[in-house]
This record gives sequence, structure tokens and C-alpha cells, in this order.
Amino acid sequence: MKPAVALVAAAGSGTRLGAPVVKALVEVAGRTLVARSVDALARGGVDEAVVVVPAGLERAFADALADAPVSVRLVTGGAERQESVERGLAAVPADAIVLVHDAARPFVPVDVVASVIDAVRGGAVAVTPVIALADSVRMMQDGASTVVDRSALRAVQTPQGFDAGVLRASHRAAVQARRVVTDDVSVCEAAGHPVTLVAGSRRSFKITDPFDLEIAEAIAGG
Ligand SMILES: Nc1ccn([C@@H]2O[C@H](COP(=O)(O)OP(=O)(O)OP(=O)(O)O)[C@@H](O)[C@H]2O)c(=O)n1
Ligand SMILES: C[C@](O)(CO)[C@H](O)COP(=O)(O)O
Repeated sequence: MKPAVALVAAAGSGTRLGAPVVKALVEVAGRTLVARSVDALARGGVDEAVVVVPAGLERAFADALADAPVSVRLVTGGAERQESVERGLAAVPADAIVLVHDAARPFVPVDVVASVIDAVRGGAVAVTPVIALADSVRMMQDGASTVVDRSALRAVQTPQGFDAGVLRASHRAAVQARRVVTDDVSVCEAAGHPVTLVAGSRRSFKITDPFDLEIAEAIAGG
């Protein structure tokens, strides 16, 4: 059976959070976001992890991940998330299943991770968890706004699962086409691959601003 390798994107600075350390090293109830994310992925069934980190912070990340439940390799990231994922992919064996996950989503439930792995093992090429939108939505255009039918919309989460060889080839094609995307199933979709959706979870929310950190502390503390 192919190993399931987590590629954890942790090389962002966390500008919107505004913490004194990079976001993935921010602690929630005494444990860093990156360590919590690796723990959650391991509980869900990944066998090893490649963690993409900001240049110069390799030592700090090695310390934060010293007690990780799976073996961890650190790779230096790039200026944008897409580049960080590309760099991480170079360290993932081509015959693996790869789960690309944001370090900023530390509370992803075990069953979400497991269902992404199962879908890829079942033959899906590019898999993402999604959730329905809780709020009504309006589209802004030319200074006016119109309501959007939210029943057809889904918010996209991570981990996103792939055959590693397919994701690498799709990223190469995106670089050649100078295509900028914000997530990895979109990279595969642009390369002509179908995207499979599985149920996500509101617990997989991305810690982006200080209010998200308050919610995180409440979840971890309670
Ligand atoms: N150059 C980058 C930018 C982002 N990420 C990662 O991608 C995930 C999602 O990005 P986001 O939440 O937007 O994080 P930041 O880019 O750090 O946030 P900000 O835009 O507020 O600076 C995060 O886990 C982040 O570490 C990354 O690996 N490399
Ligand atoms: C990958 C992602 O978290 C899926 O919702 C999202 O696209 C990341 O976007 P960001 O702008 O890098 O935060």
C-alpha cells in the first residue's frame, strides 16, 4: 500500500494574525499550531510528514516538532503558499499519497483526514473537504451588490489529497503556464483532473486573525 505523506504548509508569516512569532509557531494552550496539525494528521492516518517552514527558522520548527508522532522532514518554503507546496512536493516520494494541509488548521478532525485518504486510495485524483456556507452571500460589482445563491457554494478546506506524482506534474504545469492558484485541487483541476469533494468540518477553520486565536484557545482549553 502506498504511504500517506502529509505536506504541511507552515512557511507563512501570519501577517493578519500579527503575533510576535510566525503563525505556525504560535501556541494554543501550550502547543504550537504546526505540532497540533501534525498530531491531527497522524491520528487520521498519515505515515510521515514533510513540513514546509520559513527560511532561517528550521531550528525552531525542529524543536516544536521534536515529539511528533510520525517522522518529520523540514523543507524551506517560498514567498507564496503555492511555491511552498511546490518545494515540499520535491521531498515527497512520487509513489506516495500526499495530503497537503495548512498548519493554520490545527483542529481538523480525524474522520476528515481519514476520509480524504480513503477517497484517494479508492481512486480519486484530487480530493478536498468542503463545507456549506453559514452566511448569506452578496457579490460586489460596479459599486452595487446582488445576492448569490449560496446553496451551490462550498468553502474549501484542507487537507487536500492526491497521488503525489499527479500533484507534482500539475504544479509543474501551473509554473509553466504562470498560473496562480490559492489551493491544490485547483492546480489539478487546471491540469484537467476531476476534483472529488468530501465532507469537511467547521472545526477545520483556518486561524487567520486574532479572533480565530480566541476561538482556538476556547476549543483547546475546553
Ligand atoms: N509563503 C507561504 C504562505 C503561506 N503558507 C502557509 O499556507 C497556509 C495558509 O496560509 P495563510 O493562513 O494565509 O497564512 P499566512 O500567509 O501566514 O497568513 P497572512 O496572509 O496573514 O500573512 C498557512 O499554514 C501558511 O503557513 C506557506 O506555507 N508559505
Ligand atoms: C488552501 C486554503 O486554505 C483552502 O481554503 C486557502 O485557499 C488558502 O488561502 P490563503 O489565501 O493562502 O489563506
